[in-house]
Amino acid sequence: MTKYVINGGKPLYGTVPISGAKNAAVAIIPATLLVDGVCRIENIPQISDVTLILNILQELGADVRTVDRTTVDIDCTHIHNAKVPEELARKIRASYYLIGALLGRFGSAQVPPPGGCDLGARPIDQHIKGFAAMGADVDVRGGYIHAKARNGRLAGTQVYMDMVSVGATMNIMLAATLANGLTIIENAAKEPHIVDLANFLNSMGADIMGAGTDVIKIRGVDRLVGGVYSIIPDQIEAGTYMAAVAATGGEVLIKNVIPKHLECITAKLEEMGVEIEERDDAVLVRSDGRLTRTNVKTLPYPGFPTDMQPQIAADLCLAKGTSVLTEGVWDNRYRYVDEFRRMGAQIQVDGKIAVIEGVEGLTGARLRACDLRAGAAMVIAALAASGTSEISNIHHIERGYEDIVRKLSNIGADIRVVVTPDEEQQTEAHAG
Ligand SMILES: CC(=O)N[C@H]1[C@@H](OP(=O)(O)OP(=O)(O)OC[C@H]2O[C@@H](n3ccc(=O)[nH]c3=O)[C@H](O)[C@@H]2O)O[C@H](CO)[C@@H](O)[C@@H]1O
Ligand SMILES: C=C(OP(=O)(O)O)C(=O)O
Repeated sequence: MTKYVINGGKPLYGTVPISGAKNAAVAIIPATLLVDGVCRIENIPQISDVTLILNILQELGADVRTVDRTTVDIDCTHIHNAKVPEELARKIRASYYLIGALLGRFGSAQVPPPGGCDLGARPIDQHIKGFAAMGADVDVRGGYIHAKARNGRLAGTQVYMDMVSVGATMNIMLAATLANGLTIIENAAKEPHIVDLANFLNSMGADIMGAGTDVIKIRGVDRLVGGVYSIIPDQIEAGTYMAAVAATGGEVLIKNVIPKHLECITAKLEEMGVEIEERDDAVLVRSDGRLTRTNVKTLPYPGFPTDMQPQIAADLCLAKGTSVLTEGVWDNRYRYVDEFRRMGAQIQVDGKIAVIEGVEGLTGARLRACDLRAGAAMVIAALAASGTSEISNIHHIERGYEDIVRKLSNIGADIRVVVTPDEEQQTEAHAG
């Protein structure tokens, strides 16, 4: 078993560079299926979700070449296969983007239901509703979602989303890019990665307007052509380091960010007593580690992001006073709470609400990451705690954080990766 061992209680000082955004990269990579010619994608994060989605494209027949550590050339021109391999696709959420991209490219797609973090029910009915409105027959059989455009090519239409969905908004954008006529998505999601996907597609010849607002208009074009595109910085990775400095105290320059994308996080941390200075493409975060209570509710962008909920919870556990945390997006995003309690945190959960009574300090413990952001939150709690913590199941964390151990070590954290073969057997026996 591979785990992180963290000796906590050390303030963080220095500079952390932020990588490309996971949730933009995992949509833009499938979007290359729509393009004739080579797409050069820069600022690709080195995370396991990206490796997986690139592997899926290769299995489909794409030519994927690594240019340097953060740049890949992808050429999907010669793909003729619209059936996605089951084993890889089930490991990540973003495999759902292959439905929209393959439908757009070939008029048909066979994709297994997606995986991703276990946050309660994660239906994709709004994606399917959009594809059906555009003239596709969609059904699930034999472990696959089968989608087929009745007339060979999708037709533009108006799609009203019953709820704000990041995945459905981007998937319908993908499907509509090469469709016949105009598609209008109403009640669209507005996250930075939605704008990034639209910018990528437009830079390759698409005609998309309104991304970043709740009405997106996509006028179908006949073809996209290759080009060069650089992925935006990861808002959530940046927010995670901001939350870490808040908890441990210290002063860290978090660079290669778009400060505007961080405002929803900055505002909450400032309420808690953290000093944040915005620079052009960086934020300087300063904390004496003494935090004040606040209330947080997660909402679609520009609200406070659900993907930062566990990390801010780590901060609230150490804040003076009682805080109320409300999860406004997912049914079950508090599975980390039992692990926090092992460190001495005082948290009561009732449905989507967590009441957190701040404590003087947390103490190191053996912890198990249960999903990506919960794992990141455990790292923050362990960095701030007194004593030693061990975090297992770190594959969850590595889905979304490039080089987290090196980045934290460079700013003074005492964190290392430890591999223990004996425990691996025990864990496997336990899981089986
Ligand atoms: C790969 C990726 O980008 N993942 C992100 C994406 O997930 P994902 O795209 O899965 O999340 P959505 O924005 O679609 O989900 C938002 C809410 O809508 C509901 N819903 C969604 C679609 C649907 O067809 N039916 C339905 O009921 C969901 O159950 C949830 O309650 O956005 C989430 C919300 O910001 C983030 O937590 C995830 O990190
Ligand atoms: C929930 C997340 O990811 P995914 O949708 O890929 O599981 C996340 O990034 O926090």
